[in-house]
Amino acid sequence: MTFRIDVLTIFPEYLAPLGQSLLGKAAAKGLVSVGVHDLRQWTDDVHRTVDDSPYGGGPGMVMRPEPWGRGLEAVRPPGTRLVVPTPAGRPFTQAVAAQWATEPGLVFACGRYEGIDQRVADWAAEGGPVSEVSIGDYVLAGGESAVLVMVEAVTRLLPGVVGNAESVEFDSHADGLLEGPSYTRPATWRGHEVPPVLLSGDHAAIARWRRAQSLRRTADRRPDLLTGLPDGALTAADRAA
Ligand SMILES: Nc1cc(-c2ccc3cc[nH]c3c2)n[nH]1
Repeated sequence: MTFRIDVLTIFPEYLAPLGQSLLGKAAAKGLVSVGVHDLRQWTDDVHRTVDDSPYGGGPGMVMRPEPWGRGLEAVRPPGTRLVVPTPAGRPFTQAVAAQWATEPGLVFACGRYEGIDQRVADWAAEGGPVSEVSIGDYVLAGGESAVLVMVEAVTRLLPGVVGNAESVEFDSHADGLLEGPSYTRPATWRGHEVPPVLLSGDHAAIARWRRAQSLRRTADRRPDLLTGLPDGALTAADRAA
């Protein structure tokens, strides 16, 4: 089943990387198909205007609803989730990416200026799910970078896209924790040793060590993830570690 992605933007060239590397191979395999659409094709004036002054005053410009309405009517398959990147959105997380990867596809609306007239998202919700999401607590100049991030996070979860399915299964955040450190040859490098347990061949000890490293790193770098874990996620051995 081909996962369909459509992106509406006033900077279509910004989304060119969507055809490269991981996504490129997936597209070549027919697992993903991507359409990038210039919003200005749905403007109705000779200047192809997409923005206007904000009602109520305030700095900057707001994206007009009409081009978005026409563009979404032309591009969005009925019932397909519309994703609107915004600093004011709900957090985009690995769990959200995993959920979206089970759907038939996504449509992304890339804002610029101070954002898109709110009525676009409100109207779009009449035709399917709408997710206003943030990729982090920092402010970008537009939604395009966020779309590149989210498309990569979602498409790598599609069956067949990442060669080694296990590497997806053991991602950071897959079990709610950060993944621990990784090592490869040489065993000693510039005076730094690989932890001996990893060379021991004792797979039970290696699994225990890796779990302990993951918990330690999570407690050190992202204690917030520990408070959000479901009951029973941490074993007695975890707590003793
Ligand atoms: N997480 C995050 C999203 C954004 C974002 C998304 C869309 C627009 C449109 C104009 N500025 C924008 C910023 N910044 N940070």
